[in-house]
Amino acid sequence: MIEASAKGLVFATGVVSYLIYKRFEPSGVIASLMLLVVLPGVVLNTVRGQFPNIILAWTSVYFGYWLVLVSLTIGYRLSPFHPLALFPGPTLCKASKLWMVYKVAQGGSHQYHRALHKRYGDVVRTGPNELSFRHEGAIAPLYKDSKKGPYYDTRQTANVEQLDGIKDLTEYARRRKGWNRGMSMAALKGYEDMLRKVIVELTAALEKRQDEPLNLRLWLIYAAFDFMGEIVFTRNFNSVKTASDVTGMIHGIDDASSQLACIAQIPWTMPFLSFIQKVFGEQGSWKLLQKAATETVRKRVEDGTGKRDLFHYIMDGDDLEQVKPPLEEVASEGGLAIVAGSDTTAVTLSHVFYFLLCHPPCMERLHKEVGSQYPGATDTMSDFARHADMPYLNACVNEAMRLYPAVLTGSQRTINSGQGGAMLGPYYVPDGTNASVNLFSLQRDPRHFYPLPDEFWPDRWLTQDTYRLPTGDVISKEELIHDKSVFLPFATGIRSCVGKNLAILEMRAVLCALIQKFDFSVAPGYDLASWEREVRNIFITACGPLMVNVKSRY
Ligand code: HEM
Repeated sequence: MIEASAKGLVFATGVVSYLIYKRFEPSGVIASLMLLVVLPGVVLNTVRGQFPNIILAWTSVYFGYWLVLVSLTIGYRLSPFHPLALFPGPTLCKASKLWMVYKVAQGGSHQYHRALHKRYGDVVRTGPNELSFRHEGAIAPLYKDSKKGPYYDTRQTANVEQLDGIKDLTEYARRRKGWNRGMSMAALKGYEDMLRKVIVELTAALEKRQDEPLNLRLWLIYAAFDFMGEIVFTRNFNSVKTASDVTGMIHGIDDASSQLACIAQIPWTMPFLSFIQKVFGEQGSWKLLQKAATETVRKRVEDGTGKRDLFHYIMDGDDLEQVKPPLEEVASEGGLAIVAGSDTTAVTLSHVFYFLLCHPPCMERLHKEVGSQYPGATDTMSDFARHADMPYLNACVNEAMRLYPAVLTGSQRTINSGQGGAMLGPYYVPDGTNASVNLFSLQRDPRHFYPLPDEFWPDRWLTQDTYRLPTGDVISKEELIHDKSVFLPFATGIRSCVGKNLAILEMRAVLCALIQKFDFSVAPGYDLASWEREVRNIFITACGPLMVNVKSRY
């Protein structure tokens, strides 16, 4: 018979441990080992004599201790005493982030978030300490100067924080300088020839494959990836030329992002995973990605700083700063540029093509606009600035990004501590709460985009007195709701996308060149509707194939 004193000791230690977790939130490997393993071990040693055998002693003490800890944690999260108790949401979300890990692993977390907003309203408790907003009032207070949330704790390359993971704003400002220079108008002008080179390679490659169905999604990734190789490191990855993932990085990014998206839901596991990696060595796609990025950086450094690529600006090749950034830092930023700049543009372009294939009249109208700007086979890249003056082209890109922003569920921020909380629109949100504005829900909200909020209808972006709907009905501009203030595919505030202008330059140019050159049709046997079904939110967006046939127009 186990004595009451043993049960009491296990219970009391579990309570103490819970209070320590609640007050100090320790997440390091040592602290966690002490609290989760050593402390119950000490209890076990004390009460061991009260158990008939060691196995029963072990299981009773450890299981009992952990049960107390977990029950108190979940009990508090679900209780009316929790600071977020008044916010609605599913019990599983309130109890633990593990539910969201499951949803993210399934891929459709953007759909899940949207369904939650439809059910619970403009604010939903999506985690024990996390809120999701579908309210325009949350945008300015949240993104103006709040810190990045724990979601970004995963943003490290070889122990150096990447730009997008830095929480300290002074350090962030120092690191962003080089990026800003590398994305200035003058720098972008310098990248135009590199973009032209890749687009010429892409059109040539597609032209050669006119007799076979091809996965346009893949070709767009190859091109975006090659382009980033050119502008970041002055290196052609040759993915388009070889029609393959030569470096293995494209596959690595997808794999690593799938894993990171889950881990980022429970970033406190990071120290354990890093510890395991240190002990057993890095595995799989992580290792591959890291190795390929390091190798690329090494080659770029060997080549010197004469080339005015993004690497040049980030490593302060113009000697504008008193102290040059350390190489590991520059290498980490180079890796980030490749990841952040390739998949985002490629997936957005894929969405544009998907929607154009779904709406042949839109494809034809875009083709007409390109033809009117560049008759016949006139070079669409003779002046990149002209793309900005093509309303329908830009409407198509914007409309695709409205329906499928590349970062589907928006960026997480933490309400700065010590300021007594914040008002996010009409909602008071306590200090330390993690929150994000859910773009996939907000940008499809009929209160902000109407009519056809869920449909691809580029006309809404055009300035007109009347609008003809696809049904043939006509509405006046007064009937149109078009609230650009909630259109945030590149985020907003000080931490918004540094590559926005480059991305827009690239997407317009690729689209213009391909639409001018080719007729696109859905490949026989390919189920176009599968495209949207296979969109997965892994922070960046993962997609299935987009199978098309191309036919040269001239
Ligand atoms: C359609 C294309 C793109 C979209 C929709 C997009 C979207 C975004 C968004 C929403 C963020 C904020 C993420 C957050 O707060 O977590 C972001 C950040 C970032 N993007 Fe982009 N992006 C695109 C293309 C690019 C390109 C071409 C680059 C060039 C390298 C780039 C580089 C970055 C970087 C470095 C950050 C981190 C900025 C920071 O934390 O200061 N992006 N992007």
